[in-house]
Parts: sequence; structure tokens; C-alpha cells
Amino acid sequence: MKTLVTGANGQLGQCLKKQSAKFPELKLQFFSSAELDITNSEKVNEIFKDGNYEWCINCAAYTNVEKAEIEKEKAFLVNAKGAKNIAEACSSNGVKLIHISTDYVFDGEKPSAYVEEDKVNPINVYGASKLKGEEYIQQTLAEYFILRTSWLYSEFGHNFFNTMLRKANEENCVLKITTEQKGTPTNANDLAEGVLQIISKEKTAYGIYHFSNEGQATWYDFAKSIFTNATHLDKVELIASNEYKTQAKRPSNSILSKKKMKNDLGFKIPTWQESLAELQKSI
Ligand SMILES: NC(=O)C1=CN([C@@H]2O[C@H](COP(=O)(O)OP(=O)(O)OC[C@H]3O[C@@H](n4cnc5c(N)ncnc54)[C@H](OP(=O)(O)O)[C@@H]3O)[C@@H](O)[C@H]2O)C=CC1
Ligand SMILES: Cc1cn([C@H]2C[C@H](O)[C@@H](COP(=O)(O)OP(=O)(O)O[C@H]3O[C@@H](C)C(=O)[C@@H](O)[C@H]3O)O2)c(=O)[nH]c1=O
Repeated sequence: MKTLVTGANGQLGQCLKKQSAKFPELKLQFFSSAELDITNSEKVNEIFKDGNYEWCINCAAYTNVEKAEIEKEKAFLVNAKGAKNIAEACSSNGVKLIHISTDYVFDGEKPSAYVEEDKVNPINVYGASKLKGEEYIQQTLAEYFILRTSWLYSEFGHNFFNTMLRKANEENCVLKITTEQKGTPTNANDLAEGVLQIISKEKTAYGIYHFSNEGQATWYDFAKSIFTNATHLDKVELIASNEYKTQAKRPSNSILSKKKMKNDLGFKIPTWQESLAELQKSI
């Protein structure tokens, strides 16, 4: 199954490369942002036309939640127009799409876990741009999976996990981490494996799905677990505190219900604590 992967040098792209070793039957072709700019519709069409792909995994995105507040146009160009370009090329060439979206499409006011049918209402520019991308895909294409995920981390790229480990190596490190949001840290390697399973098992139950690890945490809980596992970083002082200043608002609750993913696609999902510990043992 020949598959085009966009945004290949990002966090999820790198996890897909790593996890693809478990799926030798899949033929993945990886395109970095320099090789395929998804905002360039001509280039997108050219690559799709020449490639004879069955699937596309769209990992390309503008993911800087803070900067998006001041670079609104750029965030929408990549996350909305870029997703539209990809959906149109998929539609014209009979390619099935797996697109990644975010828990930040929700406002966080719901007291329990979000299901796929819940009302969306983003409270920051990044979330609004990702929602527009979802809408374009739904309007353009029938054969798509939109996987909304949350709090991705891995050994690759820029993410909260790597930020914590980097800061911990600074001298006299004091980390003040918020308890104001609850959600679920998700190992991007688990998501990558899930994406590849959808293709490998030729799933056809198209639509929107929620995929995160199981369980819930605040960012402080997540940081605490990272340092509990990393026993050599015992000099870090970790404080639960809501002083950290941000430009963008974030949903206070963005826990995602995985019922649909488990029932309709037959997925088994590890808890965030298990998956975090496993990753930290392996790196
Ligand atoms: N990270 C997270 O916590 C979460 C991410 N998601 C979603 O998951 C997906 C993957 O995220 P993740 O891998 O973490 O993000 P990254 O920021 O690590 O990777 C995104 C990639 O997209 C590339 N990109 C940016 N603009 C373009 C463009 N115009 N054309 C082609 N490629 C482009 C970037 O390249 P370059 O570096 O060269 O700009 C980068 O390699 C995204 O859709 C994101 O919205 C959802 C929930 C949580
Ligand atoms: C670094 C740091 C962050 N924080 C807070 C800020 C914020 O509320 C929270 C998380 O910070 P980050 O900026 O790392 O995370 P953020 O960029 O909000 O992460 C989001 O990225 C996008 C792409 C998504 O789609 C989301 O699912 C989510 O993963 O932790 C502290 O309290 N102290 C700190 O030292």
C-alpha cells in the first residue's frame, strides 16, 4: 500500500519512520516541508498525480500554540488551506486520507471526556485553524480518518517531555508547572502505530476519531511522572504552580473518550503512565 507522508521531519513523521519497521508490507514515502509544502497547491497536485498513492498521512502542521496567536494567517494557511489542498488532491486521485487534529478544537468547559459528536469551540488560534482544516476535509472527501489527539510527546522534536528533560539539565533547575489543565499525554509512537494499523488492516469505517493514551493528568502530573521515571534527574525542584504566563488560552479539560476508536476500529490503548515509562526505559 503506497502511502505519502507529509511533514516527515516533525515529531509524528519521525515516529512513523520508526514504527514503520513493524509494517514491512507498507510502502511509505516521506516528504519534508522543503520537499512538499502543503500550502503550494500546484506542487501538491503534481506529487499526488505522479505518485499513484493509495493513502496519505498528513503530519504537516503549524503547531506553535503560542506563536499562532500573533501569526494567525500563517497558522490558517498551513492548518486550514494546507489541509484543504491535501484533501482536494486526495479526492482527485482516489487517495484515502489520515489527518491528525487536536483536543484544542474544544473549549474545555465539559466536565467529562469529550466524544467525537461534542460541540467544538476552540479558544485559541491554533485550535481554530485546526478546526477549519477538519471542516475542509469533511466537505471535500468521503474516505478520510481525522484522528484528534492530545499532548503528543516522544523522543523526537519539540514537545513538553523534551522541554522538561532539557530544562532539568540546567543548573539549579526549578520548574513551576501548571495544574490548570487536565488532559492526556500521548506517546506519538502509539499514535504512529495506530495510524499504520489503520492502513495495514485496510480499515474503512471512515470519520472522526479520538485517540490519546488512557487516563488523565495535569501538566504538573505529567512532569512529576517524567522525573519519577528519570531517577538520575533528582536535583530538579518541581513545583505545582499556575504562575507560568502564556499568550494562548488552553482548554481546562481536554480529555478525549476513546470509546469509538476501541469499538469501531478494535484498538487497545495503553495508559499514559505505562507508555511514558516504556519510552523512558528505551531511550
Ligand atoms: N504536538 C502535539 O502535542 C500535538 C499535535 N497534534 C497534531 O499532530 C500532527 C503532528 O504534530 P507534530 O508532529 O507533533 O508536529 P511538529 O511541529 O513536530 O511537525 C509538524 C511538521 O509539519 C511541517 N510543516 C509545517 N508547515 C508545513 C507546510 N506548509 N508544508 C509541509 N510541511 C509543513 C513542519 O516542518 P518545518 O519544521 O520545516 O516547519 C514539521 O516537520 C499535527 O497535525 C498537529 O496539529 C495534535 C495534538 C497534539
Ligand atoms: C514549559 C512550561 C509550560 N507550562 C504550561 C504551559 C501550558 O499551559 C502547558 C503546556 O505547555 P506547552 O506549551 O508545552 O504545550 P502546548 O503547546 O499547549 O501543547 C499543545 O500542543 C498542541 C500542538 C496540541 O495540539 C495540544 O494537544 C497540546 O499538546 O504547561 C508551565 O506551567 N510551566 C513550564 O515551565
